[in-house]
Amino acid sequence: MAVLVTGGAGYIGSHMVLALLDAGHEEVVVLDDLSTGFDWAVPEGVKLVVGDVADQALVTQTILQHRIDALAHFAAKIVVPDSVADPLGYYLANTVKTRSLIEASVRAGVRHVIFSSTAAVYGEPEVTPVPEDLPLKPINPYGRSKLMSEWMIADAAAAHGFSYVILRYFNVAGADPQGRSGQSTPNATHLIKVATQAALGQRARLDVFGTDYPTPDGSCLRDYIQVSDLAEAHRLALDHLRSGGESLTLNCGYGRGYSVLEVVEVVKRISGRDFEVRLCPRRAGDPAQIVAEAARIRARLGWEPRHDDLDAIVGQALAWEEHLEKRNRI
Ligand SMILES: NC(=O)c1ccc[n+]([C@@H]2O[C@H](COP(=O)([O-])OP(=O)(O)OC[C@H]3O[C@@H](n4cnc5c(N)ncnc54)[C@H](O)[C@@H]3O)[C@@H](O)[C@H]2O)c1
Ligand SMILES: O=c1ccn([C@@H]2O[C@H](COP(=O)(O)OP(=O)(O)O[C@H]3O[C@H](CO)[C@H](O)[C@H](O)[C@H]3O)[C@@H](O)[C@H]2O)c(=O)[nH]1
Repeated sequence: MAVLVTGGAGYIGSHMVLALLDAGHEEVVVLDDLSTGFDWAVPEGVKLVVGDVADQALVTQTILQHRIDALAHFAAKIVVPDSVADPLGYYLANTVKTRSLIEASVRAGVRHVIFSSTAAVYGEPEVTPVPEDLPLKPINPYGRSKLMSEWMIADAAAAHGFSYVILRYFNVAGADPQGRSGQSTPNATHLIKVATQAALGQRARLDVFGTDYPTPDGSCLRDYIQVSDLAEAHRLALDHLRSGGESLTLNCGYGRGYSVLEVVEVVKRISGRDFEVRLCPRRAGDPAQIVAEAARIRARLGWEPRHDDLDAIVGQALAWEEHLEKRNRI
């Protein structure tokens, strides 16, 4: 039995590969086109197949050659504003290519699918924290492209008899505590990444998008989940499916929100560096607050987060930025 991790050279996928290796899992194979991922993010000893998830001949050959029984599908385009500018590109990358991958996988005999979904499927939820069975009203093409994939996977599973776990990530942050991987995409837009870059002087300042939201300090609230905890949720999902567990859709978050201004304060305190913070108008498409109702994943997978600590998450993100800085100087 072996696992195929698409997007395993990227930020979250590379952490799942580490989680599988740390847990002593047998064979792990990565399929990645390296469009935003890095070959060096794939640990030594793990087979990296460079190619597109929509290349059905390559997918079929990889599954048969490595006796893949489970697919963890991370590969996607992930930038919300880009999805607004290029919706057809996002529906192709995230929905059409997922259809192709699932078709080839089912035909080649894959039994289990774990899918990277997003809190963006909820849109601007009227309740907080957000339970999984809330009506889904994504407000941008990125969220819609993922929701269509969720539906496709559920429909195909019912028709073709495979099982799946759909994981809806909230705001993923931090890095491997041992420093083996982290968020490496240049020009990333995620708050904690951008704020740590400002602290290290790589950016002139940090812009806070919106201070007039109906939240305690007027800035947006988000549920920041540490990336290794998230990877562990995938590993548990794999064990659940392989031991005959039923298909599930689960939020991945801690159930607690931090405001943008709170995050900025933590980054300044942990880094010991001050940096300019500019209070700006709202960014289009941002919900005021989105926090996970996080009980179901604990109950169904026995997931116990080990890194639910914003100070530690920011410390890991800073350490990873410093590592990248050194790497780029070489
Ligand atoms: N980062 C977040 O906060 C977040 C939140 C919610 C959901 N997600 C989801 O998690 C998944 C992983 O995101 P990430 O943050 O690690 O992004 P990432 O860009 O670091 O990783 C994506 C990986 O997929 C690869 N890839 C993209 N298109 C491909 C294709 N057609 N064929 C083969 N490989 C391809 C890229 O090269 C990259 O290595 C995505 O599905 C994303 O939608 C991320
Ligand atoms: O330079 C920045 C960057 C972000 N923000 C703010 O910080 C908050 C978090 O923004 P991120 O860009 O870090 O993350 P998002 O909440 O927009 O989106 C993330 O979480 C979503 C679910 O909540 C989806 O999963 C999506 O894929 C993922 O990128 C938002 O209020 C945003 O306006 C700033 O103020 N300044």
